[in-house]
Amino acid sequence: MHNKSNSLIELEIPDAQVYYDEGFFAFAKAKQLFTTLQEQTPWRQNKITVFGKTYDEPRLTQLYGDDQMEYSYSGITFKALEWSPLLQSIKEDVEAATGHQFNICLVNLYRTGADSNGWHADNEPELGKNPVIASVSLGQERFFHLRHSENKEWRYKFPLKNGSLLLMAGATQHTYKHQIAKTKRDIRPRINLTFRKVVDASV
Ligand SMILES: O=C(O)CCC(=O)C(=O)O
Ligand SMILES: [Fe+2]
Repeated sequence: MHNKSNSLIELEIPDAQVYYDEGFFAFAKAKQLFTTLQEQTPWRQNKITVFGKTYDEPRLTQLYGDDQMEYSYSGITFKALEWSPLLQSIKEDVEAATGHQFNICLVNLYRTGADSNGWHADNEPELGKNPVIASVSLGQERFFHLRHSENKEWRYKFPLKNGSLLLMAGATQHTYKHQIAKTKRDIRPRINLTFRKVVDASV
């Protein structure tokens, strides 16, 4: 990794490249970003089809990116909205901290503990061979789970703090799956921004 930040530290996860900065945005700044994004984002409720049945995706989302770029996952195709000045500035902060450039950002809103993001890897072909994904967390702390695809003993779980930055790189999207699990705890909403780089929009 081209690490320009002193605060991103590599986590000890075998067969993966995962970096974390717990205090990427200070608490007050993170709080302000959360409030503005919650109010200003035109949230979408997508439908997902699993084994022929259609459900509401268990969170709200939106996609921002360069030049009306398109991005698909789980059969959902988005056309990216133009970067808002706020997201553009967050993107620049994330690029400066990671040394990577990004051209799309998927925004997730987890309204309650019933909202979640099931086990998956972000390995869509348009993200290239080894996708680099930078993930900013705002608001309610939620647990991030990682599990290795082959070695069942390699399972990790840690809280993503308000204002934190997580970076996944190298083979991580091939070797591990990740999730945000549901919880029965009565909790507040969380916003997550995942910055990605589409390398070939025609794939
Ligand atoms: O909410 C998170 O921290 C993870 C989001 C995620 O994995 C995704 O959008 O692909
Ligand atoms: Fe993901």
